[in-house]
Amino acid sequence: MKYISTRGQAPELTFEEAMLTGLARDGGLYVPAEIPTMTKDEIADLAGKSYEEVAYRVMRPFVGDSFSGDEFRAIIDRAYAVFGHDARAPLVQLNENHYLLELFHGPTLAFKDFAMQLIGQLFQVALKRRNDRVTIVGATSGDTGSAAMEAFKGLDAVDVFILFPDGRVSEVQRRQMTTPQESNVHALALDGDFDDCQAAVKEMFNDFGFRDGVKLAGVNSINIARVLAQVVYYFTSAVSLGAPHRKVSFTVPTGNFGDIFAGFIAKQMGLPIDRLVVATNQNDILHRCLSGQGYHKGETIPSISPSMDIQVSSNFERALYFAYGRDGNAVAQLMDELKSGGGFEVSRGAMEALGEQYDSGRVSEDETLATIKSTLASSGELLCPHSAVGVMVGEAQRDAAIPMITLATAHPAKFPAAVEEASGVHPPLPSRMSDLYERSERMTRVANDLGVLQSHIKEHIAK
Ligand SMILES: Cc1ncc(COP(=O)(O)O)c(C=O)c1O
Ligand SMILES: N[C@@H](CCOP(=O)(O)O)C(=O)O
Repeated sequence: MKYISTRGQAPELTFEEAMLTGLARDGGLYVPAEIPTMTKDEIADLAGKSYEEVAYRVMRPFVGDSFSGDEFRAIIDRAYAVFGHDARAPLVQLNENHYLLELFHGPTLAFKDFAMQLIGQLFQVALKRRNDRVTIVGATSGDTGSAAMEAFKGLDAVDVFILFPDGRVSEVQRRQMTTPQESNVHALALDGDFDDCQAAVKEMFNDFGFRDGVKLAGVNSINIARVLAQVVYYFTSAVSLGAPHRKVSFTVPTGNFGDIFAGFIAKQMGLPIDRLVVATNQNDILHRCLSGQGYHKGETIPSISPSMDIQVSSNFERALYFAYGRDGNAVAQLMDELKSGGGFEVSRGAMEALGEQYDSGRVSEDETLATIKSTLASSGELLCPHSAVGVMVGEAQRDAAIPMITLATAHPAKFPAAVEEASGVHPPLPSRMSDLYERSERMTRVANDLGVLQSHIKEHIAK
């Protein structure tokens, strides 16, 4: 299996190379050159299998020769052994035709653990084999950072630097990033918003002197391995509701478009997905774009679902690549317009292609609070604000005949203030984290200045 860049000007890579490379050297994102498909019988045969077995069967064609079958199986088993639920991604019913896919039973209580635990193990095996080490720099609006630190802390072949927007993540999210004491993980509180963090990471990748000097690697969803690991739970949940003999739809709380793009891949592989619905909070650039208003950056407005406070949604580039018929030049031009002018218009043909794949909806702050309250009353399920954004859109857009699965992307205990305001219930942290507020914090406040950031990283890489 080969991986190619969305901008068409970078070398083709294997799975392992693409995983260790992160951003393509032409500034684009790697995608599989061809998306493998599964037959109806192969999908039907996933029924009743463990999460680990489904992960193996779904991901194996993407991994190719990079890892042997036995090696890959062992990596998957180690990755998911740390999850706090036997099903890994249990499905619960909200009402007669609306289901919630709980993706928050991993070690940091967010869906990021599904991919991050896996790629932590994959990096470790690949780097050991190569006798190499890397510097991971990541941007987070709260959840990617803690998941990355948890997956990579203490590994001697990796230094991890996580940029998060100072004051714009929840206290639990911040403490998850600032309390690990392992010396190879570093929390950097940046004076800016998530888009500033993400732009800084991309600039570091595009500065080849720095990139090669520190052996830069990325674990944001610019890394295709992250996205592929997220394809698996679309299969486990759809099959448990009757796929491939029955269609299902998904609603996905969306920010950087990685999670919903994993759903697109699942659909291309043959999973009978009827609709993929993008749910945004008040930072609604994706909803506006998918509604035909072009892709134009606005101010990021802090919300009670802070992990989705994003304007430049990095994986949308992958969606555009497919919508423009895999035309790397067209994508490169749009990305240039985004960089120079803050936005672009999508061609009529590409809008039609996007419209065939994605629907969308937007949820206000008040609606998010009201959905937390009403869902608790009607189903007993306590939602985090991101999942509530998804549930409201999923409920509004579901079709009576086709089950709707909404992705619950984080545990309510990561956002206790908003959840308590909405429901009157204070969601407790799981017992293994109950001392989170007593642990001592370690972080560095940094200016939004590329030179300063690069110097800090170079100085703090383990020699
Ligand atoms: C809790 C939560 N929900 C939803 C999202 C949005 O996911 P994506 O960026 O893959 O669209 C994020 C951040 O990525 C998140 O942390
Ligand atoms: N919401 C994310 C933002 C980064 O997304 P990623 O999927 O590209 O890593 C977060 O919580 O950090």
